[in-house]
Amino acid sequence: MTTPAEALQSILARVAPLPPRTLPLAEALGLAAAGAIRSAEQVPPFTNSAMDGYAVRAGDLAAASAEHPVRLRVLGDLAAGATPDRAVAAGTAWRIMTGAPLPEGADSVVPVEDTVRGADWVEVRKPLREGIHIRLAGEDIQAGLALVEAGRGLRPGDLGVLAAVGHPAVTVHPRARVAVLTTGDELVEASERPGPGQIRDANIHAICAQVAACGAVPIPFARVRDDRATLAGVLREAMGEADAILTTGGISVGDYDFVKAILEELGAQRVFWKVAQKPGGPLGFWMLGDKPVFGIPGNPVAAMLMVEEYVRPALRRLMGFAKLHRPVAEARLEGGWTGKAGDHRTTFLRVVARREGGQLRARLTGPQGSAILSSMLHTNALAVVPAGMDRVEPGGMVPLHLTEEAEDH
Ligand SMILES: Nc1nc2c(c(=O)[nH]1)N[C@H]1C(S)=C(S)[C@@H](COP(=O)(O)OP(=O)(O)OC[C@H]3O[C@@H](n4cnc5c(N)ncnc54)[C@H](O)[C@@H]3O)O[C@H]1N2
Ligand code: MOO
Repeated sequence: MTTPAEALQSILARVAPLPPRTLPLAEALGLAAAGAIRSAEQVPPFTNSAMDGYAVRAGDLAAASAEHPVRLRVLGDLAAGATPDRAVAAGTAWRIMTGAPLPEGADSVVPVEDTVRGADWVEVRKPLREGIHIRLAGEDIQAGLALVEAGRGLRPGDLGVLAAVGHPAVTVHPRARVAVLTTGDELVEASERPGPGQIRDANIHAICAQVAACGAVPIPFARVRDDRATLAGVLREAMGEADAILTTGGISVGDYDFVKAILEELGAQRVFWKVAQKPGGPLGFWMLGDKPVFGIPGNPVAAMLMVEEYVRPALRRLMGFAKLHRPVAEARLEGGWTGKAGDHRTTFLRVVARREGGQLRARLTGPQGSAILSSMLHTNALAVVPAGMDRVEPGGMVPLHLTEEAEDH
């Protein structure tokens, strides 16, 4: 049977980034840059004042002291946005505001609080270091500097820098549109009171939210009936609208588990069905042309874990991110864990991880059945127990996938 590593590899080998498009900065937050971006310009664009005060020649003030203040003649006022029409000559200064261009001849700025002022003069009572309180043209960003690498998710700071260097638009991979189908005659909307044998549809909310948390756009097709014609019709519609398709339920070996058969009737090519893991064993993956299709088991915990482990990296690749995976770590599993003897499946355990004295420690959220949805309230990591290991001693080390929303740029 396919191992989790093989499953992930065969998914990622088939998924390619969506064609890039150029979007205004205001629409680019969180999207991956399609190529490296270099600065075409320098920042700051001109040498300017870092303080409200007076633009001066430091040499004029070399002998200034409280007993012998140096008085300079003020040539005029420079607000930010103004440009000086005269140079600072010996014995003169410009009054200058933060951000205003430094006049020719000046090499330093005296902060206003270090001066005594008159209508057209200023007195300084101590010398100052040449070059102080000025920001040199290009001292922050040189033209040609590499700003953003390909595949980086754009953050607010990136957008500010791109604006500053004159990139009003940026070429990015678009958000993936992801059809999310939940299937099952037993399902009702969250707002409804379930009748006999019915349950509320948890997956449509959890999975659409996971898709949205990846930066993709979920297109919900909630509670598709366990009926071949209905399922085929909804899948056709989903295929027309989405870049990727997720179904939950109906993927196992039950009498009403039609998803596999219908997908293949519609032309989807099976890559694998069933993975040697618990939960999520019945996971299936198909390609329909260039669109990935995931058949995810219906148990809500299994469904969320499969989205976390397989769908999320695939959606990140579709959206062009260089970084596909969550951070990994190793932790001591307090209390240990006992599985089924001789089980040759990888086990994903929901755990709560915390840092203590520089070391990561984890404990199980509680019972680990795939129907224990309440575990998802508490988990911030998955412990991945390798196939063939059917117990972890108390305090034994386990690999962790840290699932809490972390920095994923
Ligand atoms: N004979 C076998 N039976 C089962 C096997 C197996 O290998 N042999 N595998 C079990 C495992 S593991 C899982 S997981 C499930 C997966 O089955 P399906 O994907 O076909 O899922 P369903 O049967 O449709 O539903 C399973 C379970 O989850 C509930 N469910 C489904 N959708 C939702 C939803 N949107 N929101 C909340 N809960 C949902 C559903 O009512 C069922 O209780 O198969 C096992 N059986
Ligand atoms: O593996 Mo099922 O996916 O246990 O819930």
